[in-house]
Amino acid sequence: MALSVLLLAEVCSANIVIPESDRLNLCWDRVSCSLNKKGKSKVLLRDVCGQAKSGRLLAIMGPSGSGKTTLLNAISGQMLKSKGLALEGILQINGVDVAKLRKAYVRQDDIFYTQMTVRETLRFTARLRLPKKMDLQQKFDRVEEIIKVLGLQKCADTLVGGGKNRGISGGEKKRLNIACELIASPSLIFLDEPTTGLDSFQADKVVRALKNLTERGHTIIAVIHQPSGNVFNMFDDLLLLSEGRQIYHGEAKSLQSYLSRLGQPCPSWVTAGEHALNLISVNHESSVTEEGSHKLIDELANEFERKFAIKYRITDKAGAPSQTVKPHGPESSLLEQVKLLFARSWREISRNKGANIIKAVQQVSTALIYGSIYSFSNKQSSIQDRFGLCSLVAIGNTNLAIASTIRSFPKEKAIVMNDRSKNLYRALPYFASKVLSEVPLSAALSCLFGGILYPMVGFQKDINKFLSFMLINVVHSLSSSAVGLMLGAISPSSEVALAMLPPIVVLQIIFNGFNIAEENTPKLLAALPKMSVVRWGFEGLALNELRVKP
Ligand SMILES: Nc1ncnc2c1ncn2[C@@H]1O[C@H](COP(=O)(O)OP(=O)(O)OP(=O)(O)O)[C@@H](O)[C@H]1O
Repeated sequence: MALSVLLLAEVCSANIVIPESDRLNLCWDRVSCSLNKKGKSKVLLRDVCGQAKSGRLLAIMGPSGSGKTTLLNAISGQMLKSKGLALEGILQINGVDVAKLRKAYVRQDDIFYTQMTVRETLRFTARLRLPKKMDLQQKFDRVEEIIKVLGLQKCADTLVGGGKNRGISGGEKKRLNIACELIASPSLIFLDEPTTGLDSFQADKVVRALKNLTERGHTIIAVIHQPSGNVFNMFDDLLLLSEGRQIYHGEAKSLQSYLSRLGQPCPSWVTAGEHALNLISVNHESSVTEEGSHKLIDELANEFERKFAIKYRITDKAGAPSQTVKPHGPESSLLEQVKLLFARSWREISRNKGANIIKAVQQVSTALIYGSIYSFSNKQSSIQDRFGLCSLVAIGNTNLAIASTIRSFPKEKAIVMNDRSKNLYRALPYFASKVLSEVPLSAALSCLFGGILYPMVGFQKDINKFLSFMLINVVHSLSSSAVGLMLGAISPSSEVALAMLPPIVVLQIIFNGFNIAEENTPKLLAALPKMSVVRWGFEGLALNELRVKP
């Protein structure tokens, strides 16, 4: 109780209210979706209808696999194109041009950069999402308002964290996910399972935050799994699905009497939501129970179709649900995008102290190992050693740089794809800032390595050659990092990226210009020597060391 009063007070002090003219009612009718694969057809949704009204929280509930996410995707224009997938139906949004619609889609996964605080994450989103005409202070004020609305003040300056770094809690992550979507003040908000994985206290807080938003005029549609009694009582409207069919749609508080009227009264020890889910879940215990479940689901769905679907018929001019509404282009200029993305990427690199220390130790120890083995004299025989060491340095550089970037991109990919689906920034600024942000650390590590190795082994005592050695190492590491990023970008997961590493490095080594003559390279692989970063790094280092001024 104390918590709800507190949250309400916070919300009242914030002034994010959707103006009357921007409030939305979304209606859909006869939404059907099927999947045809290898001659087999599967119905995902059958003639689903409904409406979501402004200022109300609509929950979509149903057993696992009943079509909740498919429905949410269909009515939000987020359906991914898939071979054999057919979607039809009618979608209507009151008074607002679909193309100008301000809507948000909060995905199930809470994926963020781990080394940024909650406030930094929101400020980053605000700067990319809010209109150019707003000045920086107004954007930051909006962030502070949203932090209040979603009750994130306590963790505003805590790192989001993830993996090995403990950061904010699961519930706070969910609320941060919602907060990022709220920045642009969308009238219509879709959420896919915002409470999944949370304990009942956290789930309660998330749904209460959503409920508070509806009081400010937002229209909210959320897929919710297994709500507690408290959470269920916060829903205004409910849509129940089972096996792609609609079982109920109406006020959540009327569910109990609706089921009683159909001869399915709710026992006193369960909530109406739990009771409904029990009724419409298929009991797989035996073929008899399974048949019984299907029969009941069919009866309930037929009853709804016969008597209630008519209430949601759309006869006016309306759009099709498959219409994918393209978000507007990025609000910020290319330069601003590079600046913000560079800052985000640099924070991620520079704050990861543990990983950076390990990399520095690796560089120092490799330089010391080489330094204690090689010691160049002025004899002819040292030429072979100099070649050998240049080759080892090039291989080591490539290996380390590719290994450290190849896995980072698949991890970031989900975040970047999500950002890009909202058109927050273009791909070029992302890659440019990613590579640029690698420069300082890469340069520092290369200088550390070269600064120890060069004098220790006795490479040529010439300041220009020393500086060239360092520069070649830095450029070579950066090129190798870019190769790592490219491989990471084309890999579907970190595991695949990692599996690609050994064969790629081996090929780079074979075709480094030292191990096989270019003219003896099989014709099919003729392009590989030109693409081997090891080769170019090695050639640069060897020429620098062995070329004598005429
Ligand atoms: N693109 C697709 N290809 C193949 N099957 C699909 C596709 N999209 C959905 N399905 C299938 O359609 C059914 C409904 O999926 P959906 O994700 O909508 O269910 P859900 O109710 O959200 O499930 P859950 O609660 O488990 O997330 C499932 O059986 C799913 O496997």
